[in-house]
Amino acid sequence: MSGELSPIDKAKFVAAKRAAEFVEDGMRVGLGTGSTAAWLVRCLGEMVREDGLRIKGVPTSTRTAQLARDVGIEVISLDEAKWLDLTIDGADEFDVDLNLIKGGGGALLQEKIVATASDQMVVIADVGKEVQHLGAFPLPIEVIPFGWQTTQALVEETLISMDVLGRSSTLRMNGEVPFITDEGNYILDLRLGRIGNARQLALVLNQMPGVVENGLFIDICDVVVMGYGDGRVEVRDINEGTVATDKLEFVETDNLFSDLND
Ligand SMILES: O=C(CO)[C@H](O)[C@H](O)COP(=O)(O)O
Repeated sequence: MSGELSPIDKAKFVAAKRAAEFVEDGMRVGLGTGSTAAWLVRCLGEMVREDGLRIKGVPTSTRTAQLARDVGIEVISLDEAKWLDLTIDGADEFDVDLNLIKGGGGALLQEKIVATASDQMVVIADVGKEVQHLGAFPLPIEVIPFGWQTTQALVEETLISMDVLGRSSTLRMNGEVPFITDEGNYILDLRLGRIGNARQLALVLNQMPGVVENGLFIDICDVVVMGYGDGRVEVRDINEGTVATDKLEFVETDNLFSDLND
């Protein structure tokens, strides 16, 4: 199976594998959404099955919940957990301050709630997600369906008044119909190119009627584990900078890849 994986998938895998070392027996763990987070869930599932790791997982989407159950992780709701020891999730971009753009998979709302309810957020990413300035990746904004075009116009007009560059947005589609989030909302993808003041933008967006949440994660992430296609990983801590560099073997096991073998 490993021969079919691209360097980017290997990078995602080693980041996830290294981040799984943050998980300790008995923890309540937020489980992110996306292809990198899926590797993490598979790695944790293997640790549960093979090593007897006991954790309770709080998924950030219905698809992560399904995968977690499939690989043997006990799934509970955030309200049952109340507070989490750790959340591990992917990201679309991260900058030098470990601020993020998330929501490429459309799960930003639950992801932000879960990460904010955690003692620590660890982001797992391939090296291509590192940026000097956030904004090349279109910023996802979750909006309620009622009056979404009015909300879109308000977002764009407000950004014009703030002299923000770029600022055109499109409704995310799922084929011929709008993409619907787990909370029943729509997503606007806002093309900005480069975000000057991400903190201010995040606050302004969330004040608009109709906007539920935006994909800027400011001061939420504590650690980024960045993977390379050759198996190298770098662990960056928000306070201490790079704290570890390792090289992981890409280990192929039937268990780990069982859900990819179809
Ligand atoms: O924010 C997310 C989902 O809402 C994902 O973490 C983000 O899109 C990265 O996904 P991937 O690991 O597949 O590149």
